[in-house]
Amino acid sequence: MDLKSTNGSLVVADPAPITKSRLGAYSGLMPYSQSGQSLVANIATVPRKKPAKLDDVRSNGWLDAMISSSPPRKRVHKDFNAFDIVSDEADVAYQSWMIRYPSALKSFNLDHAKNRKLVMFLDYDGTLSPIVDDPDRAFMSNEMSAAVRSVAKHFPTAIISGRSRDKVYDLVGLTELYYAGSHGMDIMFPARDTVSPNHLNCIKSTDLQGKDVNLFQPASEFLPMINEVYRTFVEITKDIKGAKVENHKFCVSLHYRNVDENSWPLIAQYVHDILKDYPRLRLTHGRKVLEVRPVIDWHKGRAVEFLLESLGFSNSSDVLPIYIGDDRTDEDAFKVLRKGNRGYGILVSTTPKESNAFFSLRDTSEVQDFLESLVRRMAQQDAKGL
Ligand SMILES: O=P(O)(O)OC[C@H]1O[C@H](O[C@H]2O[C@H](CO)[C@@H](O)[C@H](O)[C@H]2O)[C@H](O)[C@@H](O)[C@@H]1O
Repeated sequence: MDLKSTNGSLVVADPAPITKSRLGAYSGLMPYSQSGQSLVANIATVPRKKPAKLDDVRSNGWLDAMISSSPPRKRVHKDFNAFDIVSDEADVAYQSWMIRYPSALKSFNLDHAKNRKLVMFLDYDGTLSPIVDDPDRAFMSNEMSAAVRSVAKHFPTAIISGRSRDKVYDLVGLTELYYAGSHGMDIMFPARDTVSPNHLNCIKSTDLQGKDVNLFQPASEFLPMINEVYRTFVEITKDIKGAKVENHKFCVSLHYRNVDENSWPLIAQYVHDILKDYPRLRLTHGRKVLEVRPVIDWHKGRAVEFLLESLGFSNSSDVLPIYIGDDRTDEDAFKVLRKGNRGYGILVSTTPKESNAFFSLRDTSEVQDFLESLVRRMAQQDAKGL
């Protein structure tokens, strides 16, 4: 993989092949060495001044990405006729977008599986729980929880989230699922499942119920660095009303959804300046959230491949993976499935967007309908003895 710097923002290009290093870890996953620099930049103790200029984030596109990162809320217009026209135009655009990304509710059927075992991958925020202002209150409805549980009875099912594995487990609370947190950089799976000898950074552990499990944490050496960045972010945002920082163990989230738009450039410039001191970290954009994570060749798509392998499904002719997700970080998983027609990505979106997904669903309630309909169709097949 090559790191290019455009106006100070890091761009990841062409992943290098993963080869085993003498240390036993895979060198393709290793941080990109910068001669003479320690892993932890040790700058947290230096007080940060307000950035003098906010030009970098305007010219490098961060600000535009921040603005467009989540669809705007529907506004109630006083002029109802004007509102109707706008909605009609939006509907037409959405309908023509759906020609390219047909609704999974209408267009996916079990014939797509053709005797292959279906494996379900689910993102959490915006997919199983609606987007809300407070990330600590992003709960799944009881109906959605029941739908996910039923799906997991029929198909191996995993949650792959940007949140820490513990947080997403607390929110979902279903023991029958596999969980991958920190955008796939923290995967827990049962000890009985295969661990490929390729994955040497797998360790044995126990889950909250005391069961033996395997843990795969390819970014474990970044823990101190991530903690340091988390503390720095908390410090710089303490006077910015509405900003919220979350420590997701192997990545940090800085939310600006509830911050006055006039302060967005300031937040972006702070993050931009801080990242200059951490060449081994990079920024990704989520829905009204800036996410900082290690520069390693690992993402939600790699986590999907890893879990398929651990489940014994490396042979793609046996299995049909489906991945449902709503944001940019899910595109890595969609890409992996699209490659070689391995499986199907389903994008959850109320607005048209370019995607590597194959199908679409409008919102979390359609996700629930889709999961319920899969279970119904499976039950019908079972009843017919197919
Ligand atoms: O990979 P995901 O499970 O989709 O997690 C991505 C981020 O989700 C959360 O933030 C988003 O949802 C919040 C609750 O609805 C919303 O307030 C926020 O604006 C969204 O960005 C989570 O808090 C982030 O840390 C995750 O990275």
